[in-house]
Amino acid sequence: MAAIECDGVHKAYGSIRALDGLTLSIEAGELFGLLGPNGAGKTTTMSILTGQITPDDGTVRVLGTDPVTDPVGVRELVGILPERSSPPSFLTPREYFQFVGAVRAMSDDAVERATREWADRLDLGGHIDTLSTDLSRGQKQKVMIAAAFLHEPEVVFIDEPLANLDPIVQETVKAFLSEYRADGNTILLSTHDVSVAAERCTRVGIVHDGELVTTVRPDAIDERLIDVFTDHVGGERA
Ligand SMILES: Nc1ncnc2c1ncn2[C@@H]1O[C@H](COP(=O)(O)OP(=O)(O)OP(=O)(O)O)[C@@H](O)[C@H]1O
Repeated sequence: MAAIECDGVHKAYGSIRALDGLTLSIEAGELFGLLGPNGAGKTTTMSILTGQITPDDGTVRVLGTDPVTDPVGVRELVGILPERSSPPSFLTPREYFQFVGAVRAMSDDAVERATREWADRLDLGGHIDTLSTDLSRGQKQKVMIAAAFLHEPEVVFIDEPLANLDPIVQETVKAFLSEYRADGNTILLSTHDVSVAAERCTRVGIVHDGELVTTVRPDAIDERLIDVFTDHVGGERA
């Protein structure tokens, strides 16, 4: 069984066809990158897979669960890092992790342990009891990354995880993603960062006009990933 599956998924917003028969299958243990031009349908795909919006047609499954009929069940199984998200301004990172831990049915000990680990990993220790409203943009991003992985979900959906992070923390997060998937977990990464996709992803899917137009293994192509991308989506811009 694939960890993540989309089959013939359609989604329109009024007259805009955001997804036009998108089909995708991701095996357990993959770090799968979704690349595509602005408006290609990446966020719509992630939102459907995490049960936040429903497709007009087609089927989707995450670890065998249908996000359309069981959105709460899917959200319990996965971790999610939405694009440009922030922790609630009135909670400290520690309080936010306690909240996330409670929702994820983690024990108090497990939340405390994970809080320590993530504070160390992302150098958040000095800010763990600071109100989130007073955190920098990058510090908020660190909190959201930690929250997505806090309960060690088998499947994680992450949208531009490196945004606003300094170069050293970016390297830490990239190494963590590789280790996490090497442990058998599955990550779907939506990004515009072609170098990260080329460097870290086991496979990359290129989405264009609401369809998956190709899938490549970055370590098995002779040309640069940016050239593959341009060949598939850049024709009309050349
Ligand atoms: N809530 C909405 N209402 C109307 N149209 C929408 C809505 N959300 C997305 N769209 C449209 O659907 C299409 C796909 O959008 P989507 O956000 O999925 O693309 P994306 O690949 O994530 O783009 P980007 O890389 O710019 O973030 C776009 O044409 C967008 O304008």
